[in-house]
Parts: sequence; C-alpha cells; structure tokens
Amino acid sequence: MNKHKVVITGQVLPSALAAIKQQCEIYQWQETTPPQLADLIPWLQQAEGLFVTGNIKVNDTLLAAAPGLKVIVQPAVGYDNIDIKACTSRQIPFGNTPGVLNETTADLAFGLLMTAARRIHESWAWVRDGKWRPGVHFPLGIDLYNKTLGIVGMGAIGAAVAKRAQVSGMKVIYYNRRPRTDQEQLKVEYRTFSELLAEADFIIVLTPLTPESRGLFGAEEFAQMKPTAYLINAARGPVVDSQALYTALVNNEIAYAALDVTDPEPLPADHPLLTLPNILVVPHIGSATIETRNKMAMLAANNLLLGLAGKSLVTCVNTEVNYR
Ligand SMILES: NC(=O)c1ccc[n+]([C@@H]2O[C@H](COP(=O)([O-])OP(=O)(O)OC[C@H]3O[C@@H](n4cnc5c(N)ncnc54)[C@H](O)[C@@H]3O)[C@@H](O)[C@H]2O)c1
Ligand SMILES: O=C(O)[C@H](O)CO
Repeated sequence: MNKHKVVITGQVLPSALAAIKQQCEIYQWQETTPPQLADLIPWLQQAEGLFVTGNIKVNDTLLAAAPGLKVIVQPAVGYDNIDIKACTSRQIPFGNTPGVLNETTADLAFGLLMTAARRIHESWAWVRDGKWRPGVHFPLGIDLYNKTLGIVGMGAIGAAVAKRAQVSGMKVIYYNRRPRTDQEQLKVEYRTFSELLAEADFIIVLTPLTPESRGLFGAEEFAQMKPTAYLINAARGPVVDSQALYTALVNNEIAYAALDVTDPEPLPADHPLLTLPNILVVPHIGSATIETRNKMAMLAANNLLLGLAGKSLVTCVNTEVNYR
C-alpha cells in the first residue's frame, strides 16, 4: 500500500505519532528551533497532509509550495497562524482541536488569577529563600470572593472559567462582540467593553487573536481600569500591547498582570516585563496537561487521517470545504 506523505513541523506526542505512522510516510522537523519555509519546501512539494506544530505560518507562499495538500491540521483551538481564506481557496480543509481543552485551559486561567491574588508563587520563593521567621509576615494578598471578574471573549473556555469564579464567590461580567443567548443560565452579565474595564477587579482575556482583537488592551484601556485591577491573559500575546502593559504596571495604573501568553513568544529573559515585581509569567501552558495534550494530538491525528482518506474532519474550521 502506498503511504500518504505527511509533513510534521515539530514535536508530536508518541500516541498520535504512532497512529499517523501506521498510514503515512512522515517528514518530521526534529530541531528544537522552528523550521524556516525553505527548510520545509522540499518536503512540502510531495506532501498530501500537513500537521502543524510550533506556530508555523501557513499562508499563500507555503501553500503554493505544496500543490498536493489534501488536509492541514493543528493540535490547538486557536488558528491565528493559519490563513484560512488561502486554505479554502485551494479547497483544503483545516482542522483545529476545540472543546477537548476547555476545562484544562480554564483551570490554568483561573489558577493564574488565584496564584497572583494570593501571592502563592512569591510566598513559596519566600519560604525557599529561608525568609520564613516567627513574627515576620509575608505581604498580604487580596480576596477573590465578593469581587467582580470580567471575562473578555466569553466562549467555550470563558464559560468554564465563569463556573470556577462563581464557586469562589465572584460576580462574573463579560464582554463579547454580542451577548450570549444563554447568559442567564450561565449567571453572567453582559457589559460593553468600557463598562467592563471600569467595573472589573480582575479581567481574564480569552478572545481569539484576530485583526479586531490585536492590541485590544493598550494605554487607553489600562487608563480605564481600576488601579487595583489584575489582568490575566490566557488568549494570545498580541491581544495585549506589551509596551503599554509595561508602562501601566510601572506607573501602577493597574495593580498586576498574570500572563500565560506573551508578545513576543517566547519572552526573552531580558525583556523589560520580567524586571517588574507586579507580574507573573508562565510559558503558554494553558492546555499543557498529559491528558489534554494527548486528546488534542489524537484529535489532530484523527482529522489528518480522515482528510487524507477524503472524509469529513471531526472538527473543521472552514466547513465549506470539509469533505462529505
Ligand atoms: N493559553 C492557552 O494555552 C490557550 C488554550 C486554548 C485557547 N487559547 C486561546 O483562547 C481563545 C478562545 O478559545 P475558545 O475555545 O474559548 O474559543 P471560542 O470561539 O469558544 O470563544 C471565543 C469568544 O471570543 C469572542 N470574541 C471574538 N472576538 C472578539 C473580540 N474582538 N472582542 C470580544 N470578544 C471576542 C467570541 O464571540 C467567542 O465568544 C482561542 O482562540 C485561543 O487563541 C489559549
Ligand atoms: O490555542 C490553543 O489551543 C492553545 O494555545 C495551544 O496550546
């Protein structure tokens, strides 16, 4: 049997790789630094499937180098690195992995809020550094209960965050491009963006990165927030303007930022944001649990194999070209 030729642009969990290898001949980028387009071109010329990892840009230039592509997949729900129009115009379905990571990413987003508010990471460093002495008390955190959480981008993950916040006694308000029809059931209240900025004690950002959401949080928005407010970004780095965030934190226009995602990513160790006392940064670990990363990898692998067989993907972004 002739095996399908598949290009994989980085690391893939063993379970998914084994499933792909059963039916495909793979060309996998093995270096720790991401490939340049020129590195992939010789492989892409033969490729029928493309499994994207490592935030590779899939655009017209890449697609032009891969005339035989039947399917593209990525083990992530966000797809801001993929030019969907370009895929659709070539009749190539693109599969992402929504749903399977909602609870895990919500845990991390709410965990960042709680860690920052209760200074868990700082107090652990305090103990480890031998500063815990009788009568010497660690600086105090702030309460969550009776506070207001504003969720910007109230989709699948936002709704899972809201449940966690409600258990902690928080009121939840949200901003989306339009109100959700199930907001009463979710016990959340809609606000305009400006209202939310002014009212929230904590803001969690969970929008996709699009031309509209790029730079959604800049100097003007920080000026509208409470000086005691905490900002948590678990969406994509460029939704928050890094320079404006630095200025707002230095000038105490807002109290604190906790970031799972940054711009740029990875954030260099000498980045100005990392010099600040009122910030917590983790390296894009929203979905990074054994169970969830396996589910994401297997869903992406399944989509890939379905697409190669000319069948409908389980989760497809450009459904108009999904196989029937
Ligand atoms: N940190 C991580 O590891 C991690 C993990 C998963 C997802 N994400 C990011 O979170 C995003 C959301 O994931 P999801 O599964 O909840 O998606 P979703 O599509 O279910 O929800 C996104 C919500 O954002 C709203 N929205 C879109 N543009 C907006 C804008 N400009 N202003 C306000 N609201 C806007 C949409 O109406 C929708 O309700 C993903 O696109 C991804 O970028 C990050
Ligand atoms: O969009 C997503 O699913 C995450 O950011 C990937 O880790």
